[in-house]
Amino acid sequence: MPPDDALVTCTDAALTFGRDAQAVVAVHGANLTIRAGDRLAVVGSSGSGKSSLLHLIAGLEQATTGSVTRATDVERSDIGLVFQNDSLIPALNVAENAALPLILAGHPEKEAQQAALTALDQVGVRHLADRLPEEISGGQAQRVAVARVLTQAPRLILADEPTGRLDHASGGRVLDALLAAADLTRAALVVTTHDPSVAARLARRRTMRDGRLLAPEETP
Ligand SMILES: Nc1ncnc2c1ncn2[C@@H]1O[C@H](COP(=O)(O)OP(=O)(O)OP(=O)(O)O)[C@@H](O)[C@H]1O
Repeated sequence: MPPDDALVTCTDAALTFGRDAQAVVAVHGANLTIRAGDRLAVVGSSGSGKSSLLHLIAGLEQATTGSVTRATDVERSDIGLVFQNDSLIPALNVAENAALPLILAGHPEKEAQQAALTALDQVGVRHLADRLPEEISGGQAQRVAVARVLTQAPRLILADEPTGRLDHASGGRVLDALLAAADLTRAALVVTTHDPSVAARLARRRTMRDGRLLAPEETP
């Protein structure tokens, strides 16, 4: 049984792509519990399996062996995702992009727009509300993606290399926004990164190496 405050529990969870001679084991039997209030960095070099682990946690991929269990009261929609190259919809302006999860969930448009503006304000990009994605920087787009997750009031935020393509200063602002979003919504936060300075800002760190999630004591 997962512990009481566990949101998602990975038990010997493995993910293999392809078969036979072509098989690539992206994640070898990972054991990890994400609890309410967690601030976890998953650190590792390119190809070490960080994204694959995040996809397992998100339920975007099924474990090939082992299991990934969500607590009974955690729905897929309680998990908010921010990707490295977060694709805002080019034809929608920033406010419409941020409002999209609520619109898709059937909330009235006015309420969704208001929630989007509040979320944009909370991550410091409300002044960009009327712009199109092509008219804002990569770092600003990432903060809009964080605002979009905020409108969902998630219980768990998963961010896959959210600062990967950004310079140090804009990456720092995106991380500020993610941490603020997690605090505001009281969500747990898991961030994958290859950057030790990003990882240092989260309370808990685990390392992936060659598809293996190292035990806490093996994490530098
Ligand atoms: N859809 C897929 N099909 C086949 N192999 C895959 C697939 N996705 C990932 N892999 C392989 O799984 C391994 C882990 O990849 P993954 O993307 O999880 O690593 P990562 O640590 O997130 O890397 P990066 O930091 O470059 O994004 C790699 O060897 C990769 O080539």
